[in-house]
Amino acid sequence: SAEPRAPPDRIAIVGAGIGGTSSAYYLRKKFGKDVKIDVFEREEVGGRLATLKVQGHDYEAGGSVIHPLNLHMKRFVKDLGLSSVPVSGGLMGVYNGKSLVFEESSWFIVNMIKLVWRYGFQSLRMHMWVEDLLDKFMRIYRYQSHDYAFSSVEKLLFAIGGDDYVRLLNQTLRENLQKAGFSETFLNEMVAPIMRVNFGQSTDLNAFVGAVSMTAADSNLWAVEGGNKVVCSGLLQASSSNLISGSVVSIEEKTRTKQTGSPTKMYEVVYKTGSETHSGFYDIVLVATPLNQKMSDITFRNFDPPIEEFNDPYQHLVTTFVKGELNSTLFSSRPKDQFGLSTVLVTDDSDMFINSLSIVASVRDKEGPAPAVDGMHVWKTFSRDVLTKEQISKLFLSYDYAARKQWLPYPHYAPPQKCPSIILHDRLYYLNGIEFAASCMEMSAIAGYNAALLAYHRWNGNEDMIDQDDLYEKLKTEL
Ligand SMILES: Cc1cc2nc3c(=O)[nH]c(=O)nc-3n(C[C@H](O)[C@H](O)[C@H](O)COP(=O)(O)OP(=O)(O)OC[C@H]3O[C@@H](n4cnc5c(N)ncnc54)[C@H](O)[C@@H]3O)c2cc1C
Ligand SMILES: CC(C)=CCC/C(C)=C/CC/C(C)=C/CSC[C@H](N)C(=O)O
Repeated sequence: SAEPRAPPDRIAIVGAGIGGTSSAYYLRKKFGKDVKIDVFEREEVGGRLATLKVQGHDYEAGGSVIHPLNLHMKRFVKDLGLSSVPVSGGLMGVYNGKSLVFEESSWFIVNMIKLVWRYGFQSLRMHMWVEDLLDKFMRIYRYQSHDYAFSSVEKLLFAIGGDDYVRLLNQTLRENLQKAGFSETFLNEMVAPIMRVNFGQSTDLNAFVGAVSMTAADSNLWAVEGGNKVVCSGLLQASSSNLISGSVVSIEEKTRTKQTGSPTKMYEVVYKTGSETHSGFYDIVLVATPLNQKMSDITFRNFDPPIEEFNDPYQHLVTTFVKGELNSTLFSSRPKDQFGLSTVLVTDDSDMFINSLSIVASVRDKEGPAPAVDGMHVWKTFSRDVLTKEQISKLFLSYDYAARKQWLPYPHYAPPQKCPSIILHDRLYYLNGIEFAASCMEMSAIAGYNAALLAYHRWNGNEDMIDQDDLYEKLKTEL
């Protein structure tokens, strides 16, 4: 690689979610201590990682579970001196609108027999399908630790798993699994309910996000003690970034004369704090929020060629917490003291007004959910619409408390779909296009790292570190 040129003076990042804060962390590592990094946030640090108070205890209301092989999230927790807590969904059942078509058992062997009895060896084959994709997925960590960057999400996925991996983006999960010989019963009763709880959609989403969603059903999931959002504040602090509480309204490229006397192209970032409007000039800008009118509303002024518009829809989702006693007779005729499930998933044809229901632990409960008091647990439901009082009363025999948060949590997946560009302009980068492959904390962290590496290599003219062919073969022999 060429000798690095002098680092940029100022970098702006729009959004202090996990994408923005992880890019701040890696930008600091790459560009060194002298660059000034401003992170703009119009709401709370953490973005879609947020907690909600239920009777004095905090619960994850947005991004909640992390996979044991999500190595960036693991590394952040370690580097920042944070602790993790195990997350277990307890025993799970699948409701089809009439009865529970599947109920997990706490005995491993009983579970296996139940699965084989109903679905043959499809569950095992599904496990192998996911393992194979996850195995390849792990290559991204090696590429990034060797500093390689990618200029598009498709190129990143191609480097991980070749054409087969890119094809996952253009195919629905259902098409992919049907071709692989999975039965309709298994798709409807096992796969679709998992897609519904994780991504609010059925098996019509792309096969890549489908695989990510299946891994979220693995065991040994975890979360960050105190709330996943503390990773974001930790990364901001560790990167010595300057947090600006304001809403970015526009970005425009302008020529400025720097102290060195030379005219330089910079980006003017205009932002609002309360009723006041301010602006600042930056060498590099990273946009770490979905560029969707409803979500960020940033105008790109006078760009030639114009910055493309992204109008792909995000879904609606409501997270509702209820401290109450479940009306288990809605799902099963068993006496309520024998209803042992802590998670209820639903099939597409169940006609249920919720996507899922599960007992949750607070962000400080290391031992899992607190034992029931008077039969009451804290339950979390996901639903497309706000639950009415009647609907809550249908789900619960009695309840003490209910609280909710509304989200535009992730894209509506409609394959085949092109992922939005990462390079919007010379030194203007966009992280959230990766959500159209799959939206989760780790993917945003991967996008944050990639954007930092891309910005660094493009700044220094290190073309040989971007979009390299045969990376897997090249790095096979390197330690
Ligand atoms: C209910 C729910 C459940 C989820 N469950 C999981 C899960 O279990 N596991 C998992 O891995 N993922 C989960 N996810 C997804 C995960 O939370 C997201 O993919 C991830 O947090 C996105 O991070 P981000 O930084 O890319 O975006 P965000 O977190 O959305 O960050 C963008 C930030 O930019 C700010 N912003 C927007 N516009 C402007 C502007 N104009 N000026 C200044 N600031 C601006 C926003 O306020 C926001 O804070 C879930 C999401 C939701 C909502
Ligand atoms: C990127 C890889 C390989 C794995 C990530 C797996 C993962 C943890 C995905 C999360 C997907 C997601 C958006 C889940 C939302 S709901 C989560 C949970 N079931 C809950 O009830 O809160």
